[in-house]
Amino acid sequence: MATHLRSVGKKCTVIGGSGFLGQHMVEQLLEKGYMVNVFDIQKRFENDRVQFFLGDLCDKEALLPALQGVSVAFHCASPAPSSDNRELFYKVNFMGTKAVIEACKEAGVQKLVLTSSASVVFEGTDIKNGSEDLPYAKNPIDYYTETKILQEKEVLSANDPCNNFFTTAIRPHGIFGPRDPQLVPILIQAAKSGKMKFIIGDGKNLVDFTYVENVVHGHILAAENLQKDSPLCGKAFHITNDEPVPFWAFMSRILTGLNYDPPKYHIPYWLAYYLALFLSLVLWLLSPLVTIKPTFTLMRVALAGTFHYYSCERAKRDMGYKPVVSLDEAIDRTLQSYPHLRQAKA
Ligand SMILES: NC(=O)C1=CN([C@@H]2O[C@H](COP(=O)(O)OP(=O)(O)OC[C@H]3O[C@@H](n4cnc5c(N)ncnc54)[C@H](O)[C@@H]3O)[C@@H](O)[C@H]2O)C=CC1
Ligand SMILES: CC(C)=CCC[C@@H](C)[C@H]1CC[C@H]2C3=C(CC[C@]12C)[C@@]1(C)CCC(=O)C[C@@H]1CC3
Repeated sequence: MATHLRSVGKKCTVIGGSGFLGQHMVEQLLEKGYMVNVFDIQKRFENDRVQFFLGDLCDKEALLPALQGVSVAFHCASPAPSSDNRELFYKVNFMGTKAVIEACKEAGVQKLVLTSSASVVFEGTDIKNGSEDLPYAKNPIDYYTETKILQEKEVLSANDPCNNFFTTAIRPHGIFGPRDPQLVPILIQAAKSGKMKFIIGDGKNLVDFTYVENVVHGHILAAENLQKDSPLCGKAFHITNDEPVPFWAFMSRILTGLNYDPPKYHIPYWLAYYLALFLSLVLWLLSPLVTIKPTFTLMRVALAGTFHYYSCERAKRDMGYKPVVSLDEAIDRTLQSYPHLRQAKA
């Protein structure tokens, strides 16, 4: 049966629905005939077909009204990785997710789909075609990753078929597309300030960048296939474009597509890593006096200088996933969506 016919009359809530991924989720869910509630601490768009609930997800009582009569909750809220605030990550990603689970159970929501991250297994060393069976990172590089691990464990272990409550986690990697506040804007900002001159490593490291519509497609398939005795219950799934690409070729394509020069000099990965480590120590020492956000964090250097691409075979097998937008098309659409970041030609 066509996906949109199966979903008619279904009501869902997108927690974090004002965010980059969240807004794309809302758009596709509406297109597929879902009734959509959004729960978020901020309202970032207007849509008459959406019911908004403003609140902090750490507050179970605030969540409950947004979950009444809902069969699926998508949890895609998180503080931005760049906020680098340990307490906030712990409170929202871990404690807040416990509140989400409790609220779903109390409101009678049957399915909870978490947006996790493939970075839960990443420790700064190469991952080639990694499967979901890789162990969680023992030494996560940053607090964001540390709390995404705690969050994912919490959601997957809450799967409880006896009480008609089913959970699953989607692990996307490097989401990009129109309205992304992170990847393209940070890259262009770095280029503008003359920081994108160097390729970290030999430039051959393959990485997954995943178009936002493919990520949304994976979430909706997960919700529709999550049911009693399905292989999705309590399990995590990589969702990628299934087209790993050299990190620096991808960055260069975005830069040249917006009329910026691509980086051309090389710096060894180990040197960039220790420079970033040294910088993070200096900034930590200075933190009581001044807050500075570095462009080259340890995590970004690790992501830029290593292989990290993942197999999405499990999603193909268990939920019939296949990317709906190719990488080429995705890059073109993304470049067209940022006219304000395009540099005028000299
Ligand atoms: N952007 C990426 O490359 C990747 C993102 N992810 C995950 O995807 C999810 C969505 O990420 P993005 O859309 O990129 O982030 P985003 O920052 O655009 O959206 C997050 C949303 O969560 C909301 N939020 C934050 N704290 C909240 C709270 N306490 N209560 C209620 N709402 C709150 C924010 O207001 C925002 O609207 C996150 O869980 C992130 O960890 C995973 C892999 C890659
Ligand atoms: C080296 C440099 C400064 C490149 C500019 C682009 C980066 C800002 C992005 C390249 C890979 C991206 C990425 C994420 C954030 C933005 C980048 C570092 C995540 C850390 C976002 C949250 C996740 O769950 C994993 C992502 C991996 C890739």
